Amino acid sequence: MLLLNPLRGILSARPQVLGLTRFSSSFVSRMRFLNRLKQDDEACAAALQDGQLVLFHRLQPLLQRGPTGTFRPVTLTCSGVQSLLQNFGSDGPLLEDSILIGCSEQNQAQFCLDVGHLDQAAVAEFCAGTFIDLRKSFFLLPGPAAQLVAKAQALLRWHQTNGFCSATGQPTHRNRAGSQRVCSSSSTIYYPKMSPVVIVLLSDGSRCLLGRQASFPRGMYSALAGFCDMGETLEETLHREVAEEVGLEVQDVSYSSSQHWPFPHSSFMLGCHATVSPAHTQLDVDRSELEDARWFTPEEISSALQAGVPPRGGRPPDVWLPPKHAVAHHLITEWRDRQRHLQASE
Ligand SMILES: NC(=O)C1=CN([C@@H]2O[C@H](COP(=O)(O)OP(=O)(O)OC[C@H]3O[C@@H](n4cnc5c(N)ncnc54)[C@H](OP(=O)(O)O)[C@@H]3O)[C@@H](O)[C@H]2O)C=CC1
Ligand SMILES: [Mg+2]
Repeated sequence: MLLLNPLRGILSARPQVLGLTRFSSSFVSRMRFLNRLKQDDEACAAALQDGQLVLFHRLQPLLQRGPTGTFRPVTLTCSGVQSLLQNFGSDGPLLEDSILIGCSEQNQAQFCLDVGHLDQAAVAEFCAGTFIDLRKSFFLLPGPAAQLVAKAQALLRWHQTNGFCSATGQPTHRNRAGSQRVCSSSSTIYYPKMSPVVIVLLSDGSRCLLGRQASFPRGMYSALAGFCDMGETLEETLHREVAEEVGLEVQDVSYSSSQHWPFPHSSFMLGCHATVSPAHTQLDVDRSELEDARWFTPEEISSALQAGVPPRGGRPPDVWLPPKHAVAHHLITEWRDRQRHLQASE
């Protein structure tokens, strides 16, 4: 049975006073608050009572289109989720299954909860939202919301797949925040994992190198990427991946930026720029890894950036680039801007 006025009182519209010490709204106090919630189950339970919750259904986040047409995650209060669970007669995962994902600027703890045991369409209607696949959601949401939702989904997935200790086979139990799981037999502690990946935009001074895997959407080219092998440094991975994939030797390496990438399973992307000697740019592409790799001029990059991401269903342009949220996009625009600057100062 649905409540007549389902939204009343369940959407978290404004910050609430926490049942905990109130800190000033600074970055340091937020980080200390979050750290305390990870270590102190009672404090975490109290913060949940005053917290904001983002709902998922079988790992799909619940989104809502705002008045300006942009999407945002639906944020519920604790009592709102309680009434939702009661309304649906839920005997599955309860509020205590919520996982801590962050802290708002007003020091309000943020949690996520997967209600995959409830009827998806009915919950969506109750909350005036839509459950949307993470791949779609990630690119519909503005940057910070996309990263928060990706983090939440990664944590939910990790808990759903780490219910047993890989050494003893016994059940593991989570702390209240969901920042770790402990084996009930050996007390071994497990933490959520990311796989480190190095992604590099290679330049020969006037062109940059992009490649595509056969599995990429048609026409999409990206910077070269590869998982770190055990024991490798960032630089060693970068040199090895470039040698393996396109048969080149790299000279200078510089770090640019990083990101958590949720697809397919939580990679930690370390974005770099690197150069090769203009005298040694002949590619020897490993076709088992890449369908194609090519050098692109700044002009070709600028027009590919202008073309944007092709609409679904339409015929894609011959070359298009990863969308704004991807670190590959950031590396490519950084390189293009640097080339423009160099050309202007010549
Ligand atoms: N955010 C961004 O801008 C971008 C992100 N990416 C991401 O970077 C990641 C890595 O790029 P990719 O070129 O595919 O990597 P690699 O070149 O390393 O090739 C992937 C292959 O490496 C093997 N592998 C080794 N370690 C792992 C691991 N920990 N997890 C999964 N596979 C592993 C697998 O081979 P096998 O199956 O044979 O064992 C896999 O098929 C991808 O997940 C991709 O989504 C890529 C480009 C842009
Ligand atoms: Mg690769």
